[in-house]
Amino acid sequence: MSSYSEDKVAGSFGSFPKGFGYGPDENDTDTQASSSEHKPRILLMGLRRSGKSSIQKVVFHKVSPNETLFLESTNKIVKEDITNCSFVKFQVWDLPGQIDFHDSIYEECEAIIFVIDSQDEYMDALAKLNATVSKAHRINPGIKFEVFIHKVDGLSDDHKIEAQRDIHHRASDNLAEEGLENLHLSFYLTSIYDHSIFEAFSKVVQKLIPQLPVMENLLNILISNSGIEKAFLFDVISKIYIATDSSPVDMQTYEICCDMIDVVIDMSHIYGVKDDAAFDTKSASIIKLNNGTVMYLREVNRYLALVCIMREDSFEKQGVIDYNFLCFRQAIQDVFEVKPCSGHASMALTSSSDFPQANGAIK
Ligand SMILES: Nc1nc2c(ncn2[C@@H]2O[C@H](COP(=O)(O)OP(=O)(O)OP(=O)(O)O)[C@@H](O)[C@H]2O)c(=O)[nH]1
Repeated sequence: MSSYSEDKVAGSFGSFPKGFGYGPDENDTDTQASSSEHKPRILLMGLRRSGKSSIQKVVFHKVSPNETLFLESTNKIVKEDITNCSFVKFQVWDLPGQIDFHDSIYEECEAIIFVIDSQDEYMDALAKLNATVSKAHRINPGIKFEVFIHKVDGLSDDHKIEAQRDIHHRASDNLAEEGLENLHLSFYLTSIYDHSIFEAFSKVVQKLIPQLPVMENLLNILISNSGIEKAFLFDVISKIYIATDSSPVDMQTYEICCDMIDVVIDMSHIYGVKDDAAFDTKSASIIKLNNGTVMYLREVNRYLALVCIMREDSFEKQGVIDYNFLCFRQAIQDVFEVKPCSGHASMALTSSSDFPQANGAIK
């Protein structure tokens, strides 16, 4: 599996001038320099040792959390280009803590993730958050502010809630003093030691996808017509989910779906015919759990997978589900004008051609 390019600015973002780019882009190499200025950008900010580089490594490089223990302090901006392996194209810039940046850094930026170490004294971090938010908002009022209350693995459940309440309260008070009481900050409890960091990143990325309501709606239609309980549309490599149906997300369900993707990728790498790609459009996987639940994964394209959870008896109508899935996939491709994937990928755990023929329309 190839990794994300670091310190590199490349690619284009298709027909979405202020939004995200989608899908494989054949012209990446031609447009590297020219498009670099326009790539939607998320800034990772916060004090030193708050965990910014660790977040970037764990989410986008598959580094295991323990390996971040001895990461060296970042002393220059590390630009991560989420383009080559991902459906959603954007940049994440990891900014060294405690450095004041030139105003222009906020001009082209879509969102700021401000990381606060919840295991440390956070008054300095709150002061820095306040200064950053008021400055960035003044320069670019369109920026979204996302606060990661990070390293919560070290806190008890009560402490987590208390930390969130306290930080929220103080941050809002500080902004109100600056006359910015209407500015919205979103707060997330995160840790690299569980899936919370992936979930939080998913929500940040989703806010920046203009087509999110359409995707949510398509997922709602799919699940209600197929007897599915929950469905996620995953960016396979990062395990960020770029959309889900409108029923609430339960952390355990999300975790088990992430695990399924890991299993499928690992199996593809072991048994796949090519070693650089895990999927093709016929790839699918079915996992039956011992509690009467079935998990079903289907590839939407080289970068995206649909992962669904349903009761075993609903899966008896697999033909209907497969037919509905094909309609769903077509609709997603229409929404994003995704080019069909090149089809050179490796293994299909279960080929869609093995599925019973779906006869008739959606139930
Ligand atoms: N317990 C715990 N430790 C974490 C978590 N995230 C990061 N860390 C640890 O925090 C320390 C600092 O992490 P870095 O990623 O280097 O922090 P940074 O914000 O990039 O620091 P600078 O580069 O100095 O700005 C490392 O030892 C990480 O292992 C987390 O979720 N939980």
